[in-house]
Amino acid sequence: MASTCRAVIANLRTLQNPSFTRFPPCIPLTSRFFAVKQGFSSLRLNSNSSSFRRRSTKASMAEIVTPKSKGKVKVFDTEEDLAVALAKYAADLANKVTQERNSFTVVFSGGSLVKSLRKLVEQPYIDSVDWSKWHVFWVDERVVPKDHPDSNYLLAYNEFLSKVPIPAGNVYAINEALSAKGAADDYETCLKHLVKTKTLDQSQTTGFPKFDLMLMGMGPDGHIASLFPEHPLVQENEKWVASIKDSPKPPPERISFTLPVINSSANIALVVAGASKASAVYTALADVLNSEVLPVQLVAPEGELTWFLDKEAA
Ligand SMILES: O=C1O[C@H](COP(=O)(O)O)[C@@H](O)[C@H](O)[C@H]1O
Repeated sequence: MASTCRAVIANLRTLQNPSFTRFPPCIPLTSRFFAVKQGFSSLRLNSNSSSFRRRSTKASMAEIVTPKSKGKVKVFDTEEDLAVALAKYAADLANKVTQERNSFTVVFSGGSLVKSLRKLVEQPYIDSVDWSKWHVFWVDERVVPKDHPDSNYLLAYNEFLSKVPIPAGNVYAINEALSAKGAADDYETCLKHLVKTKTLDQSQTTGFPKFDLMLMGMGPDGHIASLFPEHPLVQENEKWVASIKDSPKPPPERISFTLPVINSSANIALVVAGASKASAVYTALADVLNSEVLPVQLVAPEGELTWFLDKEAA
């Protein structure tokens, strides 16, 4: 069945901004971590003693070295500093990948992540990035109309997409006119088509799509995408995109990339700010063994994982 994800996005964007062109449908389409100095200060996180010590307060950023599976952990004094560094990271990566492959596939989450991307659509990055090469996807989406305040698409459109010249046909939103299951199947069909046409890479190891970059937030409960603690969707290992009708966080009907798709990524940036998330961050980075494993603890991409934390979350 042909996926309609591209057509839907093109129509909506044309509606909201007539300068966007209309595009045809998507035809089948260990527990112990040591800080390193980053010129200014160093941090130590010791999971055995639950302590996290800053040795100097001069710094705006410090980096914690963790076992490979935990990735790089960057800690910033403020969310503003985090946003500046995130913009540089994303722009540099996009430019590198675009030079190598002439395209860049990037996945957004919803939530606070989108606001933390604000510096990327400002100078100097807005003019240093070749936006025409970007292909944009969502790691999860709420099955609501695209002009609904809960829509992850609407959030990204207002805060990001409306500010940069990414071709409308390169923005892959869900078809929310379908049921949650229908929308998930449709999005998966769309991804499969893009893998076939080589717009989207495929992991040689897992066979799942391999996105160049996933930009993800995390909820205070340790959920990522729409994979919630103790929900059976976390175990899904065959589908690329799955639906959920009983999300503990409203709205209840959503679609989500599955864990194997997330973990096939070439790069993941986990962007987390605020004290309400400190406990889940600690559980993930210190590998706290609770009876319940948080979805964020299962993030282990084929490629690179980088945490962007503000002081409050760290
Ligand atoms: O419901 C969702 O929540 C998470 C976390 O959101 P945040 O506002 O606490 O950062 C988000 O990553 C996900 O995409 C969204 O659908």
